[in-house]
Amino acid sequence: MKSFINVDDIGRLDKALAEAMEIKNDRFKYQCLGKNKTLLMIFFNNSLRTRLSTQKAAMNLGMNVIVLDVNAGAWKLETERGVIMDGDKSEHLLEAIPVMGSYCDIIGVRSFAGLTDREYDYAETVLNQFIKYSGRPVFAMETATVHPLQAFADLITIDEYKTVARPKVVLSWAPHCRALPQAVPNSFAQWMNAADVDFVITHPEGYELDPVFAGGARVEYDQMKALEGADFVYAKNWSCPGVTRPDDYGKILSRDMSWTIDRSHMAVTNNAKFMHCLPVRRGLIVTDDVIEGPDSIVIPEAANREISCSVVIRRMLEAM
Ligand SMILES: NCCC[C@H](NC(=O)CCC(=O)O)C(=O)O
Ligand SMILES: NC(=O)OP(=O)(O)O
Repeated sequence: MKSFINVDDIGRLDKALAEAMEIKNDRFKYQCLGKNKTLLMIFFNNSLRTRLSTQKAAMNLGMNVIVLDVNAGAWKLETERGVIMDGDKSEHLLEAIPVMGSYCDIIGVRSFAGLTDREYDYAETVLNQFIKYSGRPVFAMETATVHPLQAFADLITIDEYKTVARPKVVLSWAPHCRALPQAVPNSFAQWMNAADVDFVITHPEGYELDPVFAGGARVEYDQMKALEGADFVYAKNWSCPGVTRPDDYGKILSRDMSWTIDRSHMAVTNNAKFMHCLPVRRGLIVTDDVIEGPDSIVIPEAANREISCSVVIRRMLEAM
C-alpha cells in the first residue's frame, strides 16, 4: 500500500477485518517487519488518540518513531505557492517535505481543514503535497476531508459488537460550540457505504455531506425517525460542508440542542451501542448518562485505533 486515504486503498473489507483480528489476537506477530524502519508523524493539529495509537502500532511492528508538532518548536510552514514569505512563516512546505522524507520510511500526516476555502480543503492540498514530494508512503491521520484510520477502527468495532448480520448504523449530527471539520463523517460515510450495513445519515438541512463520500447513503432529516431500530448510533458534529449551501462552507448552521443524544434518543433504538470518535463534548453531543452507560462503546472504539493503524502500517511495510 502506497497511500491510505480512502476506503478503496484497503481493498476487500472482509480481508482487512480478518487482518485486524489477527493483529488484535497477537499484536507483536509482525514485530520483525519494521526493524530499522522509521515512521515520521507530522501534526499540524492537536491529537490524543491518533498520536498515541499510531506510535503504539508502529512500535508493535518494531519501527522507530519520530514525531513533529509543526506548531510547537518547528519553523512555521508556508503551504501556499507564489507568496512572498515576509510574514511569520520561515520555511516552505515544498522544501520541508522532501527533507522530512529523507529521514524516514513512512509518513503520517494530520492536517485539518481550514474551513474557509472549500476548494483548497477538498483538493487535499497539504496531504497531496506530502504524497507528491516526500517520496514515501503516506497515510492520513485526519486530513482536510478524511479520517480513514478512525473509520477503519469504527468498522472493526461495529463488526465486533454487532448482534445481527446486517446492523442498522445511524450517523447523527449533534450540536457543538465550534465549527468542526467534515473529515470524520466523510470517512465514516464512505466506509459504511462500502460495508454490509443498513446505513442512515441524519442532520438538519444544510449539513448534507459531499456525495464523493456519502453519495448513495440514505438521509433522513427527522432524527428520531432515523434512530428508530438503530443498532449503532454514531454521533458527530460537523460544520456546513457547502454542498447545498456553498456560501456557508465551514459555518455553524444550527445549535439545536434537541439533537444532543440523550436517553430519549437511545430509547427508540434497538438497544443501540453509542459511538463517537472522541474527543467529545458532553452536554452538547451526548449526555453524561448515555456516554457513561452500558451501551457506550467509545473506549473499545478508541482502543481499536491501535488495531486499524497496525493493519495499515503492516501493509505499507510489506509493500516496500
Ligand atoms: N480526530 C477526532 C476529531 C477531531 C476534530 N475535533 C475537534 O477539533 C474537537 C475540538 C473541540 O471540541 O474543541 C474533528 O471534529 O474533526
Ligand atoms: N479520534 C481521534 O482522532 O482523536 P484525536 O484527535 O485525539 O487523535
